[in-house]
Amino acid sequence: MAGISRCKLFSFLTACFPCKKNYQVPLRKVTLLMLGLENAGKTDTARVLKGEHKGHAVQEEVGREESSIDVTTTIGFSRINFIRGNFDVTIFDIGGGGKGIRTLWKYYYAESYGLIFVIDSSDVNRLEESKEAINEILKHPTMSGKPVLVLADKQDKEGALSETCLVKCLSLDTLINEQKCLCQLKGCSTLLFTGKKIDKSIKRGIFWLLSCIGNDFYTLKSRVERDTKAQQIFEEMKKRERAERVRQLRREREEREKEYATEHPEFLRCDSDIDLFKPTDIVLRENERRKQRMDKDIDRIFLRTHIEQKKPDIQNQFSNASERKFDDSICTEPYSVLSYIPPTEKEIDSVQQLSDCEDSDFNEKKNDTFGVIACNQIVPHNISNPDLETQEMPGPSHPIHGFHRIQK
Ligand SMILES: Nc1nc2c(ncn2[C@@H]2O[C@H](COP(=O)(O)OP(=O)(O)OP(=O)(O)O)[C@@H](O)[C@H]2O)c(=O)[nH]1
Ligand SMILES: [Mg+2]
Repeated sequence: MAGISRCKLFSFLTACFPCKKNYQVPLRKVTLLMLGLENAGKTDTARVLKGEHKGHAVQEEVGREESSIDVTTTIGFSRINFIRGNFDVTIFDIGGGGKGIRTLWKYYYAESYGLIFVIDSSDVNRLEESKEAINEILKHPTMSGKPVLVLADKQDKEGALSETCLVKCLSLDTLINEQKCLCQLKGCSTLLFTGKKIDKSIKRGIFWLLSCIGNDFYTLKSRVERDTKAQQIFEEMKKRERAERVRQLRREREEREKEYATEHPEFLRCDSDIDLFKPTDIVLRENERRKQRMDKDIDRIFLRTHIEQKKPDIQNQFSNASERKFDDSICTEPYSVLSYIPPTEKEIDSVQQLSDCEDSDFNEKKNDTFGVIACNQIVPHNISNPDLETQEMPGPSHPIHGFHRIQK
């Protein structure tokens, strides 16, 4: 009987006092933003918070102008995690390098529960810039009203401003009254402590920030969730718009390519000829040859464009000598080839014919008022200008002015 009552008593007691583990409050996941100008000391502070302290090496660095061990400027962001009390804390340490990078800060506002703003309290020249930066952050709709901890870092350095002075310089009182947010400024240094100890000001500052968040946790949580969702939807929308734009451009390009391929089937042949497993030197030689062919074609196109613009039918011109006349402006007027259109057989023939004519009939035709066209060169003759008649023909290597080659 006594045994039964003892057993009952035990189950009664275990029901009343379950093991300690069951009593523990679940960890509250919070995200904090660590912002500030470049070189303010954010990454260093984040490391201290995580317990990745630089140890004894730090002692050696104290007193130097700048500690440079193992700290480089943050490109993008770094993320640290640690547990403090019943908070599972994630800190986004985002690089402050330049105004360009600072425009990316706003993408992190929505998911943060609070802000840690780090300033270099010894860099008096950049206080105004820091003030502008913190103003801009706290005025953002997704950030206003959230608790802010300002860490005035590098207090170990000579000439570092005091907490009171910094509150004044940054006009923090005005700002926090405007934005109705809780704010605390703590002077600190990441170099003052070694081992597992961290600067008490940093420790107290974080404790204060987390307790502010804890006091208003559920309101902040629902705000963060709502803002994050809205941001996700917005970003998703922008992503879809971008994808649609890319698809549209691709469709247009494919249509253009199809049109071109139906008009010029010989270009399709080029691609299908490529053997991916050929030795590199052969491929390079082939490419060189292809390029030369292309150059020749472009030269012909140039002639064709010219012929189309100035003499629509060269053969007719040749058959009707009285109409053979080029403008003097041909030589000087710049014109361009807008797209690569391989010449037709007929055009090549006509150009060939024209070159032949140049060779054979040049002397006879010299007295007529038309130009001689050779590859890459146009030479005008004007019978009315006796000076030109006596002028020597420029050599075939003389380049044509105003010719824009458009490479495929
Ligand atoms: N003397 C002194 N130097 C510090 C302190 N905290 C950081 N530094 C040094 O300041 C320099 C910049 O520190 P970072 O932590 O990289 O600065 P940051 O704000 O992360 O800079 P970005 O990543 O460019 O935005 C480093 O050389 C640090 O060692 C400090 O409390 N005292
Ligand atoms: Mg950094």
